[in-house]
Formats: sequence, C-alpha cells, structure tokens
Amino acid sequence: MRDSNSPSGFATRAIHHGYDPLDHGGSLAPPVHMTSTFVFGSADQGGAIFAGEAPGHVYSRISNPTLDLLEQRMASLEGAEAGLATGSGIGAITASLWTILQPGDEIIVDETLYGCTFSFLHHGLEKFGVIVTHCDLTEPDTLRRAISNRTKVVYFETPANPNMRLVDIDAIAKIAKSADALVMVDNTYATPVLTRPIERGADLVVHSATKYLGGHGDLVGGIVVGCKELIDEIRLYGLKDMTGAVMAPMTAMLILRGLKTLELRMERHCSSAQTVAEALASHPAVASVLYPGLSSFAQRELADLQMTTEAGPAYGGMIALELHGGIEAGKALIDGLSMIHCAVSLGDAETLIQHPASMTHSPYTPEERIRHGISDGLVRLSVGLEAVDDIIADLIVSLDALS
Ligand SMILES: C/C=C(/N=C/c1c(COP(=O)(O)O)cnc(C)c1O)C(=O)O
Repeated sequence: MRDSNSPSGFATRAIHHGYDPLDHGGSLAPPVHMTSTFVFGSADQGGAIFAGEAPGHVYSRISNPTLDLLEQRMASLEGAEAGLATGSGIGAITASLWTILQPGDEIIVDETLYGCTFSFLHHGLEKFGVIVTHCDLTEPDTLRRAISNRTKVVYFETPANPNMRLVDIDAIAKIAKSADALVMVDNTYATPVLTRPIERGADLVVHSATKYLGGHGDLVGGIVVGCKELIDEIRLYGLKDMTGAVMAPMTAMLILRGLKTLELRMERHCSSAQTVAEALASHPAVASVLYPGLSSFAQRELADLQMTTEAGPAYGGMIALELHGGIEAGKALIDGLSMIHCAVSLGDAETLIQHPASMTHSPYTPEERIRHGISDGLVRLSVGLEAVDDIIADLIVSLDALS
C-alpha cells in the first residue's frame, strides 16, 4: 500500500492522508470510535499515558482516534504541524485564545469579524483583563503603529465575514513577527483550497468546520491548526480544562467525508459565485456587489495574489451586496426568493441569504456596526451548488419585483 502520508496533490491528501485501510481490517471508511474512555493495559501504562510518557488515549474530552485522523488531515491540508478538532468554530477560537492570553496582554484584531467572535472578545476576554484593540489590518502600517511588546496575538478573517475585506497575510505576519506576536487567521471563508495562511507566516489557523469543510449543513464543528507545541497546549488547557468544547466522533467522520469533496465543491462554489456576482452587478436594483472576482473589487490585486488554488486564482463562494433601497429593499429581496433560503451559516450545498445587521452581526451595537464596516443594508449571500441558472433566476425574479 502506498504511504498514505506521502506528499501529493490537495485532493489526494484530503482523501487519503493519515489513513491506510489495511491497518483497520480493510475498512475503506475510517472507523468511528464512539467511546468516552479508553482502557489501560496496566496501572503503570495508564500512568505513563496520563504523563505523556507513552502514546495512547485517555478520555474523549482530550483526544479520540477518529478526531486524530481529522486533525492530521486538516494539518496536512493547511501545511501545519498539528491540529485540534473542537465542537464549533467558536470553540476553536475560544480554546486557543483562553490558552494563549493572560490579563494585561493585548490582542490586535481587524475591524470586521464574525459577530460571535466580536462578542467573545468584548464580552469575554475583555472582562478578564485582556486588551482588545481593533486596527484596520487592510492597511499594514496601522498595525506597525499599534503593535507593542504587550501585543501577544494579531487576529483576522480574510475574506472577512460579512463585508469581504482581505488582509495581506504575508505583510501582517512580517510586522507581527517583529514584535514576537502570534498571527491567528480565521480561514473559514477561503478554506485551504484557496488560502493557506501558515505558508504565508501565520502561526495558527482556525475554521468553523460547520461551513465549507463539512459542506452539507448537517453539523457544527471547529478546527485549529499550528505548531505541535502550541496545539498540544490548546488541547490540554483550552479544550480539556477551560472550554470542554469537544467534537463528537460522528461529527469528525462527517467532516472527514466533507473533506473528500472540498476541492471539487470549492471549484463549483467559486465558478457559480463569479457568475452570480456578475449578474447582480448588472441589475439596476443593486447598488454595490462585494466579490473578490469582480474587477470593481478594491482589493482585487491582493485577491489574485492570496486566493489561489493549484489551478490559479479563485475567489470563494461568498458575496456581499447592497441595494438602492437599503435595508427595506434587502429584506424584500430576501422575502421574495423561492428556492434560496433565508438562513445563517454558509458554505452549504444550499444557497443561503441573510441580513448580517439583524442576524449574524447583531452582537454589534448600531454604532459599532457603522464603525466596523457592517452597513444596515448589507445582504450576505452564500452561493451553493445548485444549477447556477436557477440561483440567478431566483435572485432576478425577486430583484425585478423591487423596481
Ligand atoms: C451562524 C454562524 C456563522 N458564522 C460562524 C463563524 C464562526 C463560528 O463558527 P461556529 O458557528 O461556532 O461553528 C467562526 N468564524 C467565522 C468566520 C464564522 O463565520 C455565520 O456567519 O452565519
């Protein structure tokens, strides 16, 4: 049997990395270890495993063989040394930051973040004495001016949820490294198919695996990858003791299944989103479309450099748009659709549309939304895998009804 860990193409590693059926009774699909605890051969062996002096599992809140495989595979796809699976994306983010940060430390974050991440920073970490500083990280010089010896982490999403801001990972990593700060990138929107932040100098990458990695709207999960030392620390403190944000083995199996088609699905999400974005941009009821694949996208040059597959640039499945009639028109567009569902989450086979200001980004106050680039009229579209003509037809019928 070929070495399942040999270096090879993205899709090959997404399907084979870390697993040889002949090691598991020929089972082509990896077994799902539905167990809470693990039996030791002897008291000494149990003590040695607990002490980390011998390999083995102790308890599924700490590690589990099915999660191990997912963690190894995600580390390979992201070009990291190690990985940790968690019960949600917020679980990956909180377990990591609770582990790394102490009172008095500073975390510098971009202006726009997913709503619950924003809420964790300001209603969680800040309550325990961590300094949360927002910076416009699309302009690396703002980080150069803001960073100091109390800065321990620089954190951002690229593209950002929901307004599609891109952050130049290489540029930010160079500045952060000069101040010995860790760079933590939320790669949910792009996935490792389009962007691999570790290759560009990031220290940690987190995902809401709920989204593209699972890809079928049937699970909630999270992933964090990085160097083994840091991942081990996050596992033993942030996961085991501080959050308990554990992924179930069945969820890990579903994400392993999702990874097998991730590259294929991203190709379709990207091609359909490009076509949809162009159709939206030419409709009279639409005031603006934010999509990295449009020539009108302000950061198109960075998108071409940073959002790249093995076959060249690709810009993801997420679109943000504003209508001439503002929030009321946005809600009318949503309510006028028949196939496309109004729902939060993203990266599913089903095209989903939602209104960030009143939904995913409602943890921001109205004043904070203005300051952090989330306009009341913004509508977010997650372009799915349906026939693209059907997606466009549904949108056009509803848009035409507005004018
Ligand atoms: C309803 C959820 C949405 N997002 C979530 C999310 C998380 C948090 O991931 P869990 O939901 O905890 O797996 C982390 N990072 C990013 C960029 C995200 O978009 C949503 O936007 O629609």
